[in-house]
Formats: sequence, structure tokens, C-alpha cells
Amino acid sequence: HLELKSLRRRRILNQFKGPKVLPIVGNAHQLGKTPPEIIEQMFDWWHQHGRGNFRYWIGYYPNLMVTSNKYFEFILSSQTLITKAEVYKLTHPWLGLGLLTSTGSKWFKHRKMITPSFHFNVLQDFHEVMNEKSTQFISHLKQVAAGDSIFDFQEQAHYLTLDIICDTAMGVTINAMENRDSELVHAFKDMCYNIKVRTFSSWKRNETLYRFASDYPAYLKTVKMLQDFTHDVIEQRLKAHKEGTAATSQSDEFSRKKLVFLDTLLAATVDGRPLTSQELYEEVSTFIFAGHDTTTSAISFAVYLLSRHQDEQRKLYEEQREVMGDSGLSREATFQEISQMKYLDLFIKEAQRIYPSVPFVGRYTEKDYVIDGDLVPKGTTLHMGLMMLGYDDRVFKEPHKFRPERFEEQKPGPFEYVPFSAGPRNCIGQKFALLEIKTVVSKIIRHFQVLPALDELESKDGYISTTLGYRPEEKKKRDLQRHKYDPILLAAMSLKSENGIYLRLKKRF
Ligand code: HEM
Repeated sequence: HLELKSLRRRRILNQFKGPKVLPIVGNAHQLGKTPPEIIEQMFDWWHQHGRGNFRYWIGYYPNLMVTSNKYFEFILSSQTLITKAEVYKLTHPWLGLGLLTSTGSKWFKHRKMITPSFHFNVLQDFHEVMNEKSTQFISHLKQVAAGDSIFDFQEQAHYLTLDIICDTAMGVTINAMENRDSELVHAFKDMCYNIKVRTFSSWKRNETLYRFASDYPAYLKTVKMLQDFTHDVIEQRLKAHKEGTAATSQSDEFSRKKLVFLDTLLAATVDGRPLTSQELYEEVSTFIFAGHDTTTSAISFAVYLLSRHQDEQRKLYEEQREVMGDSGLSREATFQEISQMKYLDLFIKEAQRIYPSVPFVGRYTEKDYVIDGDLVPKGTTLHMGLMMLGYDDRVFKEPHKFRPERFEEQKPGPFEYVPFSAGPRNCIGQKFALLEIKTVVSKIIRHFQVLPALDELESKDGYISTTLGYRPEEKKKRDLQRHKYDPILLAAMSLKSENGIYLRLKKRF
């Protein structure tokens, strides 16, 4: 039955390049056993098939890895090709159908309703929180990094971003940096971990089969804990609104009450009515997930690059001295000062090219499409290889060289570099994210010299340690020289280092 059902799709998709397909398994047997092996396989196939689009089958499910510019333009500009790939369903039990996962008219109406929540003025309130939490983060790092110790920065960054997002989304202080062993902090961590594990497990990915897994009861407990926590906070905030003790608009300057994301949702309407409690829950949870998993990745890899590329770090420090003044290095940067940090901006662009926080974006074709003259059949999962774009030497010369200046010298075309996606379904939190990354990273640069785990790991020639993106033969050779402290990349929904991001910090004052 499955064979017959997929006959048409097979016939059509055979027009695309791709690895040889076996009956029943498709190409699943070639994918690799571990998450890092899967991303390596994708890069290998990309090279083997002329660094263009290629198709592969997981059992009877067809997948098309998309890296061509014309495809990116078509998909990202489309108003109809907006249904997310099946993998996003793993977030449904926690997030429901919020902005990230919904489709059709629900997505359209909610996108319109939520857009003002990221308005410039609201961001200024968020910036206060980012500043406050990153000041705490600096004190926290001083303890963790004391005595020249080598520590996993990625883990610490996760606590920070969780603190920022809970406060900006709901006005709640969970203090994850200090209470890392609390049940709630564990629940957030476990949930992100669970999504990662299920992404790469062929049977745990299936909702019905997953019920038989040994970790299923613990998973249900985690989902319930997060749901109860968020519902409680929403109820309390709703009560505060009724009693007039919460901020209702950004102009609440007089009372100095901070506006949080939930406040803007409580004031919003869809179809002329306020949001239901389920809708409020879905959007707040989505904001929390999309807004902290990604920034953990972005901040971690940016700081990792600082540790390996001392010349660039020196330039960044000089810029901090220029913008903040020598006597101002210990204070918090204002919104305006952040926008004057131009080299930091280039640095983050370059960091996102090499280590995009969202390495792949998935869509599902609910009907046939003709893209760049090719027929793409209904029922195909499209994976947009955002990460491959960054390693394409037809666009970025010497892609393994870390050179923030490249973004000043030559701007990539509109669909050649899209870490925040593009078009109607682009990242709604882009400005929030950049503000957060810059606030945190600039503060780290002012307070510490970031050093690699071992002195000899500093890059002397500007080349990065990552070998993904090299041609397979070249990659194999370079892999032999890899060090245990070089990150091993894996692409769950966001890009992470499987073996952590180990580095050292030296206090500047
Ligand atoms: C470095 C940080 C970030 C990166 C690289 C990033 C990237 C992306 C990308 C590529 C998408 C498109 C996903 C898709 O089409 O499936 C997306 C969507 C989204 N992002 Fe971000 N993001 C970041 C941070 C944030 C933050 C901080 C928030 C919220 C505070 C956020 C909220 C969202 C939401 C709600 C969507 C769904 C938008 C929609 O479908 O209309 N993101 N992001």
C-alpha cells in the first residue's frame, strides 16, 4: 500500500539528484547513528550532488534538501507554502499551536496580532531586563570561571537565556542561574533535551510508539509541570490586570511598571475578541521556547569564536572602549550605545553564518508546487539548508575563515544569507534576539578576556576548527587533527555542541 501510495512521488522526485534509494528503508540506513553523524551526512550529500538541492527518503517519506537560491526565494516568499515540517510536531504537547507551529488563517491572524509586541518601544523595556540579567551573569561567571578553570559555557548560557525569557515573556523571575537544581529549571532543560532526543529517534518520534518508551512517564510529568507553571502565571497576570496592578501599555513610564510580552497579548484581540486562555498559553510558551533555545546557541558560539580568535576579540574590545569610554566599561550599555557597536554587529553576522542558531528550516508541501521549473509533489518535506548557505564558497570566499569584515566588503544577495529566515514567516523575534546577543556579548567582552580551553587552541591563521562544509576527502584529513575541546555540532531544532563549549575567562578588572 505504502509502495503504491508513494509511486507518483518517487517518479517525480527521481528528477532530482540524490543518493540511491533502497526499498522500504529509503536512505534511512545511510543517515548515520548519532545526531552529529546526521548533519555530516547532509553535508556529504550536498557535496556529492553538486552543492545544489538533493532528495532522500526516510522509509516512504520523501525529503528534499534545498540549498538553491531560486528555491529559497520561492519558498520563503510564498504565502501558501507555510505549513511546517512534521518534526515541529514534537513541540506540540508543550507549545500547542502557537506562532511557530500553526499554519493557515490562525497563523496569519496571530502573526498580525503579535507583531506590535516587538515594537521598538517594547524592546526598550525588554532591554532593561537583558541588562539586569547579564549583570548577574557576569558575577555568576566570575565564580564559575575562578582560578583559570575550564568550564562549559553553553550550559551557563542556557540558564541566562532562560532567566531573560521568563522575565520578558511573563514578568517572572525564576533565577535559573542560581537555582539550577530547581524542578522548574530542570523541566525546561529536560523538555529541550527531550525534543532533541526524539528528533533523532525514528520510533520515539512517533507519538503512539513513544507511549511505550521508558522515559514517557517522566516526559508527561515535565509537560504538565511546564503547563501548570505557565497557566498559573497567566492567571496571576490576568488578575493583576483586572486589579490595575500590572502595566497595560509601554507609556506606563510614570509607574515604572515593566511591560512584558504577556501584557501585550492580554491587551490584544483576534477577530474582535480577547485571546482565550489556551491561545495565551500557546503564544507565551512559544515565545519562551523560540526565544531561549536559539539565543543560547547564538551566545555560546559567539563567545566560543571570541575564545579562538583573539585578533577579532581585540578589535571588539577597542570598539567597547570607544563607545562606552574607558571609565564606562563597567556600566550597562544603553539602547543607543548598543546600536553604535558596528564591529560587534559584523561579528555576530559572521558567527551566524558559520554557526546559524537555526541550521535548517522545514516546510511540508500540502499540494504540488512548481519551483524554478521543477515539479515538487504534494507530501514532500522541504528542508532549507540555512547552514549550507554559509559554507558555499561561491558566495562566501574561504568560508572556513572567520572574517567579520566580509559582511562590510560584500553584502550577500537577499536569499544567500538568511539566519533569521525571510519573507512572511521570518523570525518575529529577530530584533529581540540581536539586542539580547549584543547586550550579553558586549558585556562579556568588557569584563573578561575570553580564552580557549587551552592556549594552543587559539586560531593562528583565522581558520575555524569546524570541518563541516569541506569536501569529504578534505574533511576526513582535517578531522584527524580535531581536538577534544573542538565543538561537535548537532542540529536539533537549534544548533548545539554535543560536547559542550569549553573555554576560560580572565577578568579584565
Ligand atoms: C539567534 C536567535 C534566533 C534565530 C537565529 C532565529 C531564527 C528563526 C528562524 C530561522 C525562524 C523561521 C523558522 C521556520 O520557518 O520554521 C524563526 C521563527 C520564529 N522565531 Fe526566531 N530566531 C531567533 C530568536 C528568536 C527569539 C529571541 C524569539 C522570541 C523572543 C523568536 C521567536 C520566533 C517565532 C515566534 C518564530 C515563528 C514566526 C512565524 O512563524 O511567524 N526567535 N526564528
